[in-house]
Amino acid sequence: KRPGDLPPGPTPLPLIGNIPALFGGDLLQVSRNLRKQYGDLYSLSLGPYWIVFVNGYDLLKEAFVKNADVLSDRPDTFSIKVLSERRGIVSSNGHRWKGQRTFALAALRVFGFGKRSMETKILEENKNFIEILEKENGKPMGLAGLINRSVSNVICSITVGKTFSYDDEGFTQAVNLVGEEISNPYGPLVDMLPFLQYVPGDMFLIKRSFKNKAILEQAVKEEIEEHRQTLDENDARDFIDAFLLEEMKHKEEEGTDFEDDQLQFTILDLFAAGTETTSTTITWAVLFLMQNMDIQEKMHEEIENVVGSNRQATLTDKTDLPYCNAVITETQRLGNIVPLSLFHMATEDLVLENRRIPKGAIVIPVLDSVQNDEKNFPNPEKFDPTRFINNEGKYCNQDKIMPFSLGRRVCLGESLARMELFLFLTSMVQNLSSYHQWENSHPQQSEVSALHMDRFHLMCDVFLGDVCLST
Ligand code: HEM
Repeated sequence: KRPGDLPPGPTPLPLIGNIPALFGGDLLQVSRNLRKQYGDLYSLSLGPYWIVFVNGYDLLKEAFVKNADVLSDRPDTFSIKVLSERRGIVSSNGHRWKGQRTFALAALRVFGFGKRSMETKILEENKNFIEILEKENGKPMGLAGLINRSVSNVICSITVGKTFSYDDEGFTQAVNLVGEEISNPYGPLVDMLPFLQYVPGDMFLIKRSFKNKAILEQAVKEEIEEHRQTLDENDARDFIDAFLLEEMKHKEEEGTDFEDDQLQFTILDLFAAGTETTSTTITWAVLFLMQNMDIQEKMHEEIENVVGSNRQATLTDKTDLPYCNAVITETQRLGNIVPLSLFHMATEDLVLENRRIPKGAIVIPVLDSVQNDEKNFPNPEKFDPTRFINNEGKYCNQDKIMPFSLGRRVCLGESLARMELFLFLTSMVQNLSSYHQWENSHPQQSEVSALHMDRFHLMCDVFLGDVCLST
């Protein structure tokens, strides 16, 4: 039974709680439907958890910024506790999380986060990527996989100190396995209903997850060992080296978090979070630009006027390219690749809007409610970059969306992701002046705004597989 002071929601049934509410589609659809009925704050009773959904810009700020002390932990779910062993950055809590996140941010800055040296690496990777596209000129090709590997090379250059050829088998396998895991449609379900892990067979892809985890862990272990053999105490080449040197400083300390297992999970976190998200956003942009040739031409014209065609756009051009910035922000709004962010947990009872969020509840920041807020974005399903251009032609309103979430758990890679989105997309539009529209059938708007990452991957394979690029 739902206690009267909890956020409202459908009446839980004996034994099965609110499981029937999940039959309404994927979790995003379920949340959207519940919001229509219950407003910005509602809850479901699933398995051992109360699940609380927080919607709307102001309430999200109140919950995850003002009450960050209570809402910054990750819950005790299957993926956090069993698959990720509460290690790394994404899945750890408390002292470990704070220490590891602080160390990672500092080390990543040394290796280029937010710096010109990073820009050079991205531009270099971009050049390789465009060269491949040019070689394929005029032929049908699948773009999504190529974008994925190219973006992944950027994070690899900082974490393991090298980039890989796009046909490297091990690299391609790692990128694909991470993609498979992130887009596993059953992940949130098993997290909320942990008894599903005991269902015989592999209907919920749990065995597959363990197999993928073992392959990825082995690959990272080998990288760490290779680094250890060639480590120079006076010259850290990349994130792994920096961590190994930190390990040496802490080796006498009992219970230290600076040890190989932790490093392994952090590398996997950075690899997964740094690859899939940014490349998926770039692929969304390509899709939107294919559907809106006028917008593509406008973006191209702006780049031509400001940058010309003899050099790549750089970050110093950013303020002079308001329309390009607007296209990217609108892509993040409508592409909306992490609509329910990641799960948080209430570490204490907390009162929001006069309702109690109980200690131990899973709390979901519904970023989708901000990205699709009709008050700020009329006709939210329409791709319209001018939402982010003011009367003077300047870029504006970018703070009205929060694709990187908010509060203490805000995306650690935001600065890198923003650099990559700008440099990749301006370079693609500059060099490949026309993405032909997919001619066989125009995607329905409702399909385009299907925000679920998993469905999105399928769509890309279909759409981009049939596209010809021409210079
Ligand atoms: C367009 C690209 C990206 C988007 C939209 C995005 C979005 C997000 C979101 C929504 C979260 C969850 C925040 C929360 O718990 O409320 C997150 C966490 C995280 N992101 Fe990103 N991200 C992107 C790129 C990156 C990149 C390039 C990196 C690489 C370094 C990265 C690393 C992380 C990490 C490590 C976390 C976990 C933070 C923590 O738990 O403290 N992300 N991201």
